[in-house]
Amino acid sequence: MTLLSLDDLSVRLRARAILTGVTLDVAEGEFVGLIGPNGAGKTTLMRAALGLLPHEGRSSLAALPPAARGRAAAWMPQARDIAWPVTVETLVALGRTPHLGGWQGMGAADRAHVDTALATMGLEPLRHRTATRLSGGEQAMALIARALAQETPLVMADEPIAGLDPANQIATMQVFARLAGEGRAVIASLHDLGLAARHCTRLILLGEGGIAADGTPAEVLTPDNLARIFHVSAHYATTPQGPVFQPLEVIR
Ligand SMILES: Nc1ncnc2c1ncn2[C@@H]1O[C@H](COP(=O)(O)OP(=O)(O)OP(=O)(O)O)[C@@H](O)[C@H]1O
Repeated sequence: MTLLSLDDLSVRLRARAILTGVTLDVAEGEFVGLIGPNGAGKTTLMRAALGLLPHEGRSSLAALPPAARGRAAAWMPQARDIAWPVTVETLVALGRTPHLGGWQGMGAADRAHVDTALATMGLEPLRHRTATRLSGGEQAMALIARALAQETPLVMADEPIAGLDPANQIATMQVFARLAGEGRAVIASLHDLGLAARHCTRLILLGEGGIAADGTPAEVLTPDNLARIFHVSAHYATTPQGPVFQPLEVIR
């Protein structure tokens, strides 16, 4: 089943064309890594798809009423802004908001989803800590847990593993891969192409104002694409432990 469909999506910001004619479908079971150089339009694409930015063309998510959108997709923005000094548990519980009607409080099922999200991200020891007093990486993990607690078919995350230590980066990529394996879908913008190659089922490379490549990691991380869009050379090997990718030199 298709969870996100973009048809000829274009975004202009301050009269500048940022993205032109993006058409893609994301289906359940996919863990999509959205990759591309700084300024390529990864954040812009996700925000437009969510209906958070004016755009031309069609996004199936943006077309939904706000409440339905909140039940269809969870969003972890790049800015790790936690506005209030609430506990981690309360922050994660905010992910249940789209499922609560009016002034209705959380029920046992909602609390169970919060517990699961905290456990999935290894946050039980931090459960009663004040979220604004956590480290940057801990705050990122709490915001991922909030997105997980939303229990949506699609999770969209903007650089979710930036600032996490290696173990937390790998664990978070495994959480996303598992969600996809369970029949949901994840779209995450990523700068770590090595982790993207190892964990994503599909990479969408943005460059030159649109989709420069779309396919499996091996199909997308070709020497030609890396030179043309990222201006780097790289080593890519398939090993018994999975693909290993290492950028090597800048190509000018
Ligand atoms: N509000 C805005 N007004 C004008 N231009 C903007 C605005 N927001 C972003 N841009 C421009 O749009 C382009 C794409 O930005 P975007 O944040 O989508 O890139 P990105 O691929 O997510 O980059 P990064 O990897 O650095 O996070 C950039 O050139 C940026 O300067």
